[in-house]
Amino acid sequence: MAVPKRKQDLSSKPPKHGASKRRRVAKNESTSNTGDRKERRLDKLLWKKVALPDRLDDYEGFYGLEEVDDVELLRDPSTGGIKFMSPSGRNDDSASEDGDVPDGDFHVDSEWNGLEDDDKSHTATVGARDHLTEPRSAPKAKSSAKDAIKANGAKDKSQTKASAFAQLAEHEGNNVDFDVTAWRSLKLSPDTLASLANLKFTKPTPIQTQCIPEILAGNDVIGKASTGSGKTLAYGIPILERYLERRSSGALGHSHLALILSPTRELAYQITNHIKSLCGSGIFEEPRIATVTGGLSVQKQQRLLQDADIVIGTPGRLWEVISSGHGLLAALRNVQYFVVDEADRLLSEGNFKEAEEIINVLNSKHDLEDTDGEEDDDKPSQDGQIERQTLVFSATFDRSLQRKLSAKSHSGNNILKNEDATRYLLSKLPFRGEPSFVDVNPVAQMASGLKEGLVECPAGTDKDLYLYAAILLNVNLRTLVFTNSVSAVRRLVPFLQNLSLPALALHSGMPQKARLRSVERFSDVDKGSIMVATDVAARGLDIPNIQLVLHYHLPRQADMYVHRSGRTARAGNIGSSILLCAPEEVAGVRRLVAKVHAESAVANDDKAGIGEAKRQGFYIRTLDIDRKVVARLKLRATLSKQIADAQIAQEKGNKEDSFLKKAAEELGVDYDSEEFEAQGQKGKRGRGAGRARKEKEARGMSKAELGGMRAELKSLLRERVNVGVSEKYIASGRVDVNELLRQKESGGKTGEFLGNVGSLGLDD
Ligand SMILES: Nc1ncnc2c1ncn2[C@@H]1O[C@H](COP(=O)(O)OP(=O)(O)OP(=O)(O)O)[C@@H](O)[C@H]1O
Repeated sequence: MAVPKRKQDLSSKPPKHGASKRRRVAKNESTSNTGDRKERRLDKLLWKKVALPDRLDDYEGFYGLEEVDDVELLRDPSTGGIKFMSPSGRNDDSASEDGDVPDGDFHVDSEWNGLEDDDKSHTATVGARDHLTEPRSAPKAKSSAKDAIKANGAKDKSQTKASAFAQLAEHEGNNVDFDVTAWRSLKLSPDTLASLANLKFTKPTPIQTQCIPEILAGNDVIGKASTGSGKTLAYGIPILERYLERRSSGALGHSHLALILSPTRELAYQITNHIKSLCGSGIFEEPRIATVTGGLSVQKQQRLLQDADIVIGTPGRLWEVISSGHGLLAALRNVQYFVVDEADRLLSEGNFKEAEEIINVLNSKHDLEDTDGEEDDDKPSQDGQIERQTLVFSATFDRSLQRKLSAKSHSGNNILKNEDATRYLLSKLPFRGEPSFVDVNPVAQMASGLKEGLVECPAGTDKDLYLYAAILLNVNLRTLVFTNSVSAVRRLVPFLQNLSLPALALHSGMPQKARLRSVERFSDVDKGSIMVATDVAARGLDIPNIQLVLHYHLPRQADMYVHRSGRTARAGNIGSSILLCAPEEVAGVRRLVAKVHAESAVANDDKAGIGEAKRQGFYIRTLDIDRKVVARLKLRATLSKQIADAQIAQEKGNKEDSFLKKAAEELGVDYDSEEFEAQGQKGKRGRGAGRARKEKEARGMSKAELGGMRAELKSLLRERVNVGVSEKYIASGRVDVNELLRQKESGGKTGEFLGNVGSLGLDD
């Protein structure tokens, strides 16, 4: 690596990032730091002018500077300064010896502090690429590089330092923490490699290996890979590459670089964070990202959007914001990458209307004149074709579409000629031609570390009780419970909380801030370990270490089973997905799960006639929960349910009352809640009337009654529940750790204690 000494001419065109770009590395790579080295003054090293390249647009940032090879940097622990060590007889000026630094007091921190580290004895070899010892940990490296950028301000200088760090990070082939050599074949820039090193992502996932080159080559891509397999960075990394390219050619700010559509707000924020963490290594200026979702101020989002490099949003709010004027529509037309994440959901459900409006804007013709008369790579090409890439990702695609797509990828047919296969995605999305279809795991949509099972809740028993039992039997696991309705979430959260379980809610009826707070708290290891959610949490959410997914309600569609279950067993981890169902639902559930497992296999194998066989292949097991144990939990569950119902009914009653009181006041009439209720009940029969009666009873429960029930529940939760022949106990809603320890001390087996999936038979 070369150490730049003086800038001589940086006035010409700035360095251009690209695949052809050569990196300035050590000329002498074989010299180790074991040979005789002497400390030299910086100005006594053997500096050489960097030769002028043949083509000016191909120079790489060091041209016009001076460089020096094979110099080791040594941090002086006493002064904190850096010493320059070069081999004896090399890198010396002719009169070098008398130029040796007399007292090791030569500080260069102000010139280059990219190696700053708490470890003052840290050394790095400059010029010997195989001997680089890099900043020891990502965070330290990150802050020092960031500080360097901040301190120096100037873009070119920060680039030089950034490149220095990036190369250091890249060369960490010898350092297990930072080994990013597995990424090399993707030909990413040093800055991106440094960012990946910073994230400690040692190698690309299969979807990344296959999609990144396709996208970098300029193709439109449809990418399919199982849940949790790294699809976000499969498009995030090429976007970063393009951003770095634009940045170094000074083309930032002309138009948005990327527009990413997400079906849910949470996913939009997650994509934002994911891309931010990729770009947040601190070695380059981060792209500006505008996250445009409902629940936040439209005006603020308009402002953010105006100068964003990357726009990430849910279609509804995004359309509201961009269609409100301010030239935002026009700016979006020039977007370089249009990404549709969770495409099948986004394009098939209620989102589609606004998504379609946005797509129409992208498809629409517009004035192609370059007003400033300058050539700009990022503007539409001369022939009127907008050079925008469309990238579409999901873990699931509509089966027949998928079948056609994968058939195409084998046969090489022109997919655009196949009307059936293109009937939806391809007709709607602004692909420029034939997109590349990348399906990295055609035989399995489910993550390989996922175990599946079902729990049969016997007829006539309360499902809430079984949910409670299933959670207790898995109590130390971070658990995501899926329901099909907002009201079920509202009911189950207090039900579990009353049982001393740390339950959180997530549903679309919650204010945006509360939704984000819930996800944040659930993600936090020390806080809530149970989240009860609607399918708003089913797609894309990447919460670390979810170990168990419980389907309280059966998913409505097969693909939803895939996505819900995909919240666990992510990024190569293991996890379990358990469906709670009534006896009459078991057969349907088996079919649904078998269908999911067969789906892609069928797509692949139908030609060979073995698809049907595979369709029959997967048989989801029934997991036994000891009914005696469930029976012992019944009283607690019943009490908790009654308390929860009373809480909800009273809250609802209060809200209704205050709303009606206000309405009555405005109308100038008297409000009598009893009379109003009686009117409302007139004509109601059957279940509706029964529910209303129960609600009324719950609402009418006095404080004393409620208090009594709470006290009773509290004392029940203190009691241990014997769970069978072995000495296992459930205490206050949690595993009784003291009992566990007592067993251990007295030589009892600990592994058989309640609280893991094995107890439901999934470990067989
Ligand atoms: N190359 C990599 N090495 C290690 N971990 C990675 C790598 N790429 C991504 N990850 C991590 O894997 C996890 C899952 O990634 P991501 O959320 O992109 O999955 P996905 O395929 O989009 O899942 P879903 O289909 O559920 O949306 C994330 O925590 C991410 O940080």
